[in-house]
Amino acid sequence: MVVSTSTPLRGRKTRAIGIPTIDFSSDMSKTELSETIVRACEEYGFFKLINHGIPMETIDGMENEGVRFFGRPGSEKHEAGPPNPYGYGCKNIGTHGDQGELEYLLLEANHVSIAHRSKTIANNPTEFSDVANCYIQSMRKIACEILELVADGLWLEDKGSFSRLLKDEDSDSCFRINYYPPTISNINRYEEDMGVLDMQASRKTRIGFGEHSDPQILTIMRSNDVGGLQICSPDGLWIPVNPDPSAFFVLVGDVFQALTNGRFMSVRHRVVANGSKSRLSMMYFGAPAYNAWISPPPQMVSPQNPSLYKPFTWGEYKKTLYTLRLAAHRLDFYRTNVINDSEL
Ligand SMILES: C=C1C[C@]23C[C@@]1(O)CC[C@H]2[C@@]12CC[C@H](O)[C@@](C)(C(=O)O1)[C@H]2[C@@H]3C(=O)O
Ligand SMILES: O=C(O)CCC(=O)C(=O)O
Ligand SMILES: [Fe+2]
Repeated sequence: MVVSTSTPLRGRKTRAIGIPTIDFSSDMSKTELSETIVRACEEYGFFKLINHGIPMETIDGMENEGVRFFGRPGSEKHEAGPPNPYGYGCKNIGTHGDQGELEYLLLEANHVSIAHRSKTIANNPTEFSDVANCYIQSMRKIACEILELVADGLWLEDKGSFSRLLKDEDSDSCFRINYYPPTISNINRYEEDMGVLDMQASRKTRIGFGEHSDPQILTIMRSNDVGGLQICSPDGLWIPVNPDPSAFFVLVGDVFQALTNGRFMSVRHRVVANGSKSRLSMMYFGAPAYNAWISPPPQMVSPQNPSLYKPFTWGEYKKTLYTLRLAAHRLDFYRTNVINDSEL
């Protein structure tokens, strides 16, 4: 079942719209469900997933490990850094000067790397590894289910066309925990309580995580009950996403856009850090293996829909993305010279 939830309008250049919601426990037929997911990916590159079936214990366990890590003294957290790009980072995103109001842990989503990294992350590395591996495995399962439903909804002959890329044992998927400290001070909070705080002014300058699209196939995001995430609508307006700790949010990434020959759009998004409480978000980025070729299945290309992008490997794309700033439109570098009717 799809329900539309209205999100309140905040500030100028944002607007309230219904964010597509997919319910895994609905009594819709598989065909209806897959077509609804395809529509959400085409129209927004984004949807909310409810009743996903992942036990709250798995989610809370991971969140608690995150809270424990970010609560450690700075000197201990820095032992897990600097990010290369994996590891602990603070404010610096990438290596080209992008900055955000956050701290983060970026990890490779595989057992060997997690076991190694956990030694600098937690006092009990085995516990951290077990919890993180369980969470990551659950995210991969959900991501593969979504990718198989999408293949179904696109009427592809090979239902594993997309999910196979994540099931590959060399998949380059990664996992990120972002921690945004509160940005409203006690003085602000007093002013807020008294109704004299200029919220617009205090909110304006705080970029938690700057505008970008995720480069991978898809992202499964979950946060605590503190908001801040905004997605960019097809007409360029920023839409605040209400937080929902019981749900996941699914974001189409650049590689999914290329794999669907532009039928899906990777969603531009950002985090505005404007809370009096800290936001903790956890992202699973589902990626192919380094040597996997990214090109659409034959059914997605025709004389009416010629290839929009040159084939590339994920490794090649990843190299390019680390030479660019956060906000770059990376996929444009791989465009063929085809001009669509819509661009004429
Ligand atoms: C500035 C950068 C950070 C980033 C790599 C990049 O050069 C451009 C893309 C960024 C991004 C955004 C989504 C994910 O959070 C991320 C891990 C990714 O794969 O691409 C980050 C990269 C990062 O923080 O290392
Ligand atoms: O922290 C969030 O809620 C989203 C962050 C994000 O977009 C990212 O890490 O790629
Ligand atoms: Fe992102």
